[in-house]
Amino acid sequence: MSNHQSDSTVVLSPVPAGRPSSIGLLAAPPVHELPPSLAPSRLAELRAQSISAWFGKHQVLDRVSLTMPAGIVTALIGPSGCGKSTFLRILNRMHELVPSAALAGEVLLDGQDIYDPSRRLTQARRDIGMVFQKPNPFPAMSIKENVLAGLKLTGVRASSSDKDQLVEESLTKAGLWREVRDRLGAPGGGLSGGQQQRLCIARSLAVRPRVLLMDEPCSALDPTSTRVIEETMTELAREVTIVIVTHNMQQAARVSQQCAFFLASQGTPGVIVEHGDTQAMFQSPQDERTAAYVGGRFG
Ligand SMILES: Nc1ncnc2c1ncn2[C@@H]1O[C@H](COP(=O)(O)OP(=O)(O)OP(=O)(O)O)[C@@H](O)[C@H]1O
Repeated sequence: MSNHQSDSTVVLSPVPAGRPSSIGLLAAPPVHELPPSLAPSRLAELRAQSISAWFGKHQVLDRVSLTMPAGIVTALIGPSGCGKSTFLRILNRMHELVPSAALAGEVLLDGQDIYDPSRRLTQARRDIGMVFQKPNPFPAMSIKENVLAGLKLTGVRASSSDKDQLVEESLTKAGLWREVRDRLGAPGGGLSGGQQQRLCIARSLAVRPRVLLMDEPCSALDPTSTRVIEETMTELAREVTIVIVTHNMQQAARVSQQCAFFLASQGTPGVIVEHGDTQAMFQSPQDERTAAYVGGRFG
């Protein structure tokens, strides 16, 4: 494919102005029953095949392919502006929220294309959750309501005892339960920054995603909160496939088992220069540009 939009490019519909968020778009979701057993969700492999992306005429990714295996943490690293966040947002159909956004290629969740027109957008968003750089709980809602907010918005129905169990389960997995169990009715906005981020992780987990995308989740946090979130990630990777964008090389080395190095040199669209086992990439990178980046010589 060349550097312009090909016939196979999917031109995505712009989102109507004034809509607050992706979740806010889901006005009339189909109703799903919460499974009676609160068993962990099934692990899933996420595979991006030949992803190209544009904002208007500006191409920002060129035929990027990456398999993100089940049950491990994949870190996306690279200098500012090389398309890491765009790639991440394509993985759960958030790229299409930007007017003028376009993409080509496929994203397969256990072999099924999340962009297949017969698949519901709500299903992709339930299966593939997202945690952002800046914690974004609903500040006036209680801690409990924050955890359950995603259920309502994705149309999942649950009994009140199931909800109580789900709140405890999600907060425990997010490493926050012990700190908040005595004040579940207190507003989410009253928590510290690190606690708010873990509340957002709990909110994502409550809809039982199979993949969790994290876009620089610790960049607004202090070192102690960062360490707690990193420990949480390591625990979660046993049951949710995790993909994290990070600028922090030490963090990538600590939390991920696989790493992908993105680069957009001299105005060209972003590509993956090298990917593979994190330790191997940090200790003996194959490409000299990777060596220069992980060695702190640029970016
Ligand atoms: N909403 C948008 N509209 C237009 N261009 C955009 C938009 N979002 C990102 N871009 C452009 O796409 C390119 C890739 O941006 P992206 O945020 O994906 O890079 P990144 O590697 O995540 O950067 P950073 O590490 O600084 O967050 C940049 O040139 C950026 O200016």
